[in-house]
Amino acid sequence: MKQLFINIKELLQVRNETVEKLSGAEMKELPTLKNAWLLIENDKISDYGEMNSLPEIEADKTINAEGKIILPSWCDSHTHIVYAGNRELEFADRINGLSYEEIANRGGGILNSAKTLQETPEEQVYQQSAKRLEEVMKLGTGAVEIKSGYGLTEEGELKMLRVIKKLQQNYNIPIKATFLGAHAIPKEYKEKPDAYMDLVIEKILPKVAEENLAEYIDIFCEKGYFSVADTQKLLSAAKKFGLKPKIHVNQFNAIGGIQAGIEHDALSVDHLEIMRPEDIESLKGTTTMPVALPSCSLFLSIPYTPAREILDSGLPLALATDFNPGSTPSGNMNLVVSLACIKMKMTPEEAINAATINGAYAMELSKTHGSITKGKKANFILTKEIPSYTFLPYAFGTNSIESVFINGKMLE
Ligand SMILES: N=CN[C@@H](CCC(=O)O)C(=O)O
Ligand SMILES: [Zn+2]
Repeated sequence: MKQLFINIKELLQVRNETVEKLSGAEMKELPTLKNAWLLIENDKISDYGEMNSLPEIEADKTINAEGKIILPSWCDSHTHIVYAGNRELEFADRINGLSYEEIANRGGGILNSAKTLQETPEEQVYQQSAKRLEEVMKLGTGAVEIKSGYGLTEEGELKMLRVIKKLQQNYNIPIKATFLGAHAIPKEYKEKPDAYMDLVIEKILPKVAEENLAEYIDIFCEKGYFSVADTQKLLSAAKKFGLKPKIHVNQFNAIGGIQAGIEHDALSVDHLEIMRPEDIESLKGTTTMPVALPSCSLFLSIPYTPAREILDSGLPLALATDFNPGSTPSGNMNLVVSLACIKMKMTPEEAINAATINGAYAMELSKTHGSITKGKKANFILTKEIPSYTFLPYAFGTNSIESVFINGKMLE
């Protein structure tokens, strides 16, 4: 099946050669073709060019994209899409003056979601999560990472990971699974947190690996959650099972999580709202992708990741949603890109690069996703008629997407 898009106002993120990731000043450039055509063959990008050099092509379908922009679909490398229920009552508590920390200390927060998850049958968790996945796909997400971390028991964590596996089987976008058993210390382990780490490392992790339920390992390295020593121990244990780290660090406090991640060749270090000069320094010359989650900052009213400092020191940066019931009940990558521009002073070019090719890197997908490149998967967004690509982050809250294509097929 050959589909030809013609008269495309602008085709974004066109890379003739596959790039793994973009860093520093490279992120300022977003290669585009104006007045372009794009040929899709079955599920892949087959060719593209400018309209004045359109060869004769016998297509099964020709789509006139006049006035519209095409860009690769968003690569959302950090989500907690699999969960049960919601936490809107805590949202109201925060409006009435309680902090995220105070809510967590009262047994709310992650432990609240863990209780709900444990009480909800697997099929219902699947149905609720599938609905959220479909919602974000319609918003332009074409590859996603999903974490466990609301189980906090062997049964609960395996339930979550099995739900992720079922999503992988039933949806045709790449879904990367991450084991986040070390997300919070369950109430029963409050006085003996080391025993919970032992459970995660000695009991749950080997099962996760044995059943091949996750590719990545995560931990919430934060005061009141898990220490740097816990992080070191878990990442070393996970390495033996071939699980690569993608970790939660520097959300509220900088305690050395970045350095622990780097020591273990983390694929990504995520959150980074609180960054010391030495944290930026440590990331230089590594293969670890820093990941910012601006909708979490918006929702919790916490600082935004200092993107300018990160980029101006030559580092790469990816953007993701952090979709979860507590700190970010939104999986909208369009909003993330807008917030990156508005609140983090990233240029539209930097933000689009961060949400496509660098997001793909943070899921080890840069060879197949994240850019308009021959041979890559035909996962892309066709916008409505808009004046320019800068309009996308500028018109925050407006849905500028006309349709989304996954593996060459338009989402219904
Ligand atoms: N910070 C840790 N985990 C999630 C929030 C979890 C929750 O509040 O349910 C995050 O990335 O923001
Ligand atoms: Zn998270």
